[in-house]
Amino acid sequence: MVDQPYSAGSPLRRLLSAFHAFRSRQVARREFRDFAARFPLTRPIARHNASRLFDLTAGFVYSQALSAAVELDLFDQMARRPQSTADIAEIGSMPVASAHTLMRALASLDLAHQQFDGRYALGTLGAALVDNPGVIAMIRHHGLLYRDLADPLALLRTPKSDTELRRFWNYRDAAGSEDDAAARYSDLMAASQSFISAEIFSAYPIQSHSVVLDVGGGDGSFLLAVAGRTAKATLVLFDLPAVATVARRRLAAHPLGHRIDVHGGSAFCDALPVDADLVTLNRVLHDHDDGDAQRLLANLHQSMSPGSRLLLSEPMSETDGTSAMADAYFGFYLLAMGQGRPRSADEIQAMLRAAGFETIRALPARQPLLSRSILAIR
Ligand SMILES: C[S@@+](CC[C@H](N)C(=O)[O-])C[C@H]1O[C@@H](n2cnc3c(N)ncnc32)[C@H](O)[C@@H]1O
Repeated sequence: MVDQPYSAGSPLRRLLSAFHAFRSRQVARREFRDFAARFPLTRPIARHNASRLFDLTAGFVYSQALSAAVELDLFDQMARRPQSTADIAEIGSMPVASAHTLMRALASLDLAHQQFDGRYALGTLGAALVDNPGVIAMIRHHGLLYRDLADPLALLRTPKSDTELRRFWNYRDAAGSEDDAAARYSDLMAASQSFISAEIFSAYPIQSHSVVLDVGGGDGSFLLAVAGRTAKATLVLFDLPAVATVARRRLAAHPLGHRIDVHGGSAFCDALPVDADLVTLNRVLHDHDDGDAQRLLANLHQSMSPGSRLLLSEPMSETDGTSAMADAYFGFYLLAMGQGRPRSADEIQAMLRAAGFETIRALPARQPLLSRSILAIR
């Protein structure tokens, strides 16, 4: 968690740092930026960087335009048939001029596309939101997060404050009861689980195991996906009592639900309910502060049999090409939630080693933006 001292690192890393520092000093000079914007060889880079900087500056506005469209169900509406500005004004109970502003914004962001007849159809990104409940649930959920982030310095200075996100996640305090928080929470997790499980299946042959225990398994969405891939394996879910109650109710209504046995308890201290040859831990570790996360891994190690495997999957920090997702997005999300932090694959491997696991390896990821996996053998 502590940054490397400046003197650490290989000569190559030091050289790269020196180059970055030199480049930043140049870009920090207004005369250099003016020159780079004029000079033909640097002009494309200058424009690209100016556009990236503007996107960062305006990102909240883009997100809010998207949020308005999701609230009005516009992507489904446009999927049914192209909509005129007057249609949108009626759908949204807003003046035609506002509908025009909204649709121009969506078109500029490739969420909508204005046709030859002036009506709006789906844009490429808008089309990707149709029949995509995971992303839609996230967009809706971000209303809470953005209210918590309205004053980012206050959040950074008082990390464990009483945020909306912290209240949303208060299912932890609802031990034993099936309350709204646990159900709302599991809706959100279930909606985003489909793209996570596809990623995990591409990284590891889960169907080769005979007893799979999903620790922190939420409402069972992941194990249902496993059930769809293997008819033989015994599947067991373990989660906090309030969440286990929600899982039991939801699984009872699913055709494959009878395949999954549900147990309530805490993975920090309780013995695991079954001797599994594969324990999965999806998107659980990053929710916990270091002390609790280490305690959880140590408890898993203690409860697992020699030779059994732990497959840990979550978005990981310091991953090439996706660090904005893990470090910026999850970093601030978990800050607002009041606990946990994204960790790098190296940090997680070190924690697994400290918990007693000896053979540990990171698995190649197809889409590391969503999740990466680490396999540890007990
Ligand atoms: C972010 S959710 C992930 C749920 C699911 N694995 C998924 O990927 O959709 C974290 C899960 O860990 C569970 N959890 C948190 N602390 C726990 C504990 N001490 N023991 C068991 N489960 C816990 C939560 O109830 C929740 O279901």
